[in-house]
Amino acid sequence: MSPARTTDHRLVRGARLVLASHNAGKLAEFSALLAGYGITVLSAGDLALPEPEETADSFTGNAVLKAVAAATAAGLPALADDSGFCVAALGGAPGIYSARWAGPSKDFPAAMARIHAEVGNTADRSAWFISVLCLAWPDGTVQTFEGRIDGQFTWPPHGANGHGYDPVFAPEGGSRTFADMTDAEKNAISHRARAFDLFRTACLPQE
Ligand SMILES: O=P(O)(O)OP(=O)(O)OP(=O)(O)OC[C@H]1O[C@@H](n2cnc3c(O)ncnc32)[C@H](O)[C@@H]1O
Ligand SMILES: [Mg+2]
Repeated sequence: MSPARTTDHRLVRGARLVLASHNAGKLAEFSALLAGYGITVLSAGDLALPEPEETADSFTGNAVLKAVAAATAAGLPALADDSGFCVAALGGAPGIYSARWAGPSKDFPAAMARIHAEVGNTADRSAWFISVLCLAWPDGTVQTFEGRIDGQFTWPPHGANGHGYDPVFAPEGGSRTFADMTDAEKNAISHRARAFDLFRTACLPQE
């Protein structure tokens, strides 16, 4: 028997948790955020889980779909993240299509250039990242948590850290992009970290 959870669906020390993501950048961020809770983390790749098609029309819908697929396949609690980069001048695009704008070859330079081209000279450079986390349990229970960070779409891309759209996003209050920041700086303020704070409070072992 796995000591995976208590009756109120909180992970306990010693629990195993599947990270239901195939994105190396997200997995690195989650590893840092999950350190110190005594949780054994397995990735979807470690378990050779398939990557489900993201057919929902919202971040929450896709996060639930990914977490439920992994929890069902692995028989373990699973944490998924559905996230995206949203640009005001583009009506919130690419949004839930952020990964698809980069295509199967994950060509983020091309996706960032497409945003730049479509934004053109529009004065409003507001942009934000959203992350919705879903913890799904093998018994069908799901818990979701949303985080957001506001800032600006910046051009040209800048910085060598991070992943995805990080080089073209500067959080409010500065001109440095996420890709200019250390992992710890990004993890202190990011959309994913904000969603993770809510997840931490509801679902991680309390000291
Ligand atoms: O679905 P999984 O397997 O988790 O991996 P994915 O890369 O397909 O992830 P999503 O479906 O959630 O798509 C999110 C997209 O938004 C981008 N994105 C999300 N969070 C980001 C962040 O913190 N920094 C930069 N880009 C980010 C990311 O690169 C993806 O292209
Ligand atoms: Mg995806």
